[in-house]
Amino acid sequence: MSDNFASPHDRDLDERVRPPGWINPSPAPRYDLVVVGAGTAGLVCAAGAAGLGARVALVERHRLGGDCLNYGCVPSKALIRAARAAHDAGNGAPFGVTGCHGTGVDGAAVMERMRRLRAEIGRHDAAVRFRDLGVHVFFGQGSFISRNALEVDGRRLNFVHAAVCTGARAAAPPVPGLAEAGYLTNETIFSLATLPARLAVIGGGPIGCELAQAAARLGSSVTVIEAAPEILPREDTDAAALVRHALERDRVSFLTAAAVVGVERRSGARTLIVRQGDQSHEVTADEILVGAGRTPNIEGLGLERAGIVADPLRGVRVNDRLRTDNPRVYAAGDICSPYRFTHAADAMARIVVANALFGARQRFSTQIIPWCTYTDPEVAHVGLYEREAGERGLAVDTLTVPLTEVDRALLDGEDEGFARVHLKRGTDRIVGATIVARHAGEMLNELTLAMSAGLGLSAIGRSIHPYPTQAEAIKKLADAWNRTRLTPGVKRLMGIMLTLRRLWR
Ligand SMILES: Cc1cc2nc3c(=O)[nH]c(=O)nc-3n(C[C@H](O)[C@H](O)[C@H](O)COP(=O)(O)OP(=O)(O)OC[C@H]3O[C@@H](n4cnc5c(N)ncnc54)[C@H](O)[C@@H]3O)c2cc1C
Ligand SMILES: NC(=O)c1ccc[n+]([C@@H]2O[C@H](COP(=O)([O-])OP(=O)(O)OC[C@H]3O[C@@H](n4cnc5c(N)ncnc54)[C@H](O)[C@@H]3O)[C@@H](O)[C@H]2O)c1
Repeated sequence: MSDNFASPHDRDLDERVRPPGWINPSPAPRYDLVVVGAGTAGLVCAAGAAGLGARVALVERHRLGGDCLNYGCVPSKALIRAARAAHDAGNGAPFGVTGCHGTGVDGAAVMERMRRLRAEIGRHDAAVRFRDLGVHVFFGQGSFISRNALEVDGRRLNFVHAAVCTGARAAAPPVPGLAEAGYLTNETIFSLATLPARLAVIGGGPIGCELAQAAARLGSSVTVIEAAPEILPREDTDAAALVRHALERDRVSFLTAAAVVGVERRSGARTLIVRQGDQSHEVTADEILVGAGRTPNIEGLGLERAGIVADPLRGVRVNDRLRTDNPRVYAAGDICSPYRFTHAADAMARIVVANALFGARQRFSTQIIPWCTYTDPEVAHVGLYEREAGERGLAVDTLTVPLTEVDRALLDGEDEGFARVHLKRGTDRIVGATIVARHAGEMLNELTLAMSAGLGLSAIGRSIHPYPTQAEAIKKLADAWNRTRLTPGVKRLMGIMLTLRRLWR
């Protein structure tokens, strides 16, 4: 069974992030900052501004915490962790662990654990916590009524500055029959009592891949349909190939370079008609998950009344200082960013607070934004891909260390993957890096720090890494770079010096 149902943990979550019976406060005559949308971007704007003494109003139409807490990072990573436990429990044989066959998954317990942890983590985003920080929290749909006022719940909020942080939602692919047949998105899949026995996933991006692997490991039979020739089409192609291989081993089926041309409801199930080249396939599933990109939430915001320009694909238009076409209004997060990540929303919100309230002139383009897709193995990336460097006419040297050369990865049985770095040609300046490893997201930070601090790869080479760790892969990249400097000429010169020293002593 995979029906939606109400869990006691969801009631706990609501007590925190959408308290029943919440009474919106009487508005102040004028706010320094009115924030519309209380996902990561909005919460960070509100907490940051209030912490610095500003009078702040925060407007949310649904649940504080937005996608990340309620329908994104938090519930998905809880499922991914449960899926890893299931996978590891059943795969002890290579380690000499017996009795791993026949381990089972209690799907309802997996979902309950996710909801319990989500409710617990929800305390950071609680309405009461924000009220105690001095923020006026309003529940309701926010809509601009002029260039310096917003309306919520019939109340007018006048502002010196405002921040639009209304995020994005799952884009609905224009597939005939899909809406009628019904489908899940990230806003509904985490409300299921258990995962479905058969799941079709439209879209092989981060959402599709993370959830497809988790569902497969937790017992669902999963098919991913991806329009591009390969899954994770934005990633390094070797990285995407490794992820595909890993997911196939977990029994995820793929139809790539494929288009869903129709969906039909047949005897309780859903049948997707998929065209792949000149072939036609039918995929039958109990549920369809759509993870085919995002649509910015601009509707009903009254943007035109505030002089804010937006478009349905890219969202609100901002300059590099995150200011909209209305100089009083800024924007942060998925509503205006090509980097749709929680940490990017957080970084943008900090810029908005500094620029809007304190006249700073911080630029978003100076930020170095890493990201990680939490499949197993994970794919973590920062900076440019090799193809992007090529497009910009930037010549690079690329170094790769396979994890088979890293002792700890071998000992852990996690040697499928690599660490790869792109250096400005002839230098040790890092312009981009990709890591594929079970904990690639944790390993990447050293390279991100080096890039943002302007440290070259040789600085990483000079820092001592504990043995045995998988992060030694990065130190080995530095060693590989050092070896490239040992040209035959340099080697000969060193040989002569050593010979002379031997003779002299
Ligand atoms: C399944 C999934 C997994 C993800 N995993 C990760 C991950 O592991 N790591 C990562 O970095 N990122 C991840 N992301 C992306 C991350 O969730 C988003 O980038 C992040 O939530 C963006 O924050 P935001 O504040 O811009 O928008 P949102 O979180 O979308 O918040 C916007 C808020 O505005 C509210 N709102 C909209 N319009 C109005 C209005 N008119 N009035 C009042 N309120 C309004 C909405 O209700 C919502 O609460 C994931 C996303 C998904 C879907
Ligand atoms: N670990 C993370 O940080 C994480 C995890 C999940 C989501 N996210 C964020 O959420 C955003 C949205 O994720 P997403 O996976 O929905 O979007 P995405 O745009 O990254 O990937 C969507 C995929 O769906 C494919 N697609 C689009 N239309 C299709 C169709 N009709 N049929 C088949 N395939 C189709 C695209 O080719 C693409 O590969 C991401 O851009 C990312 O920023 C981040």
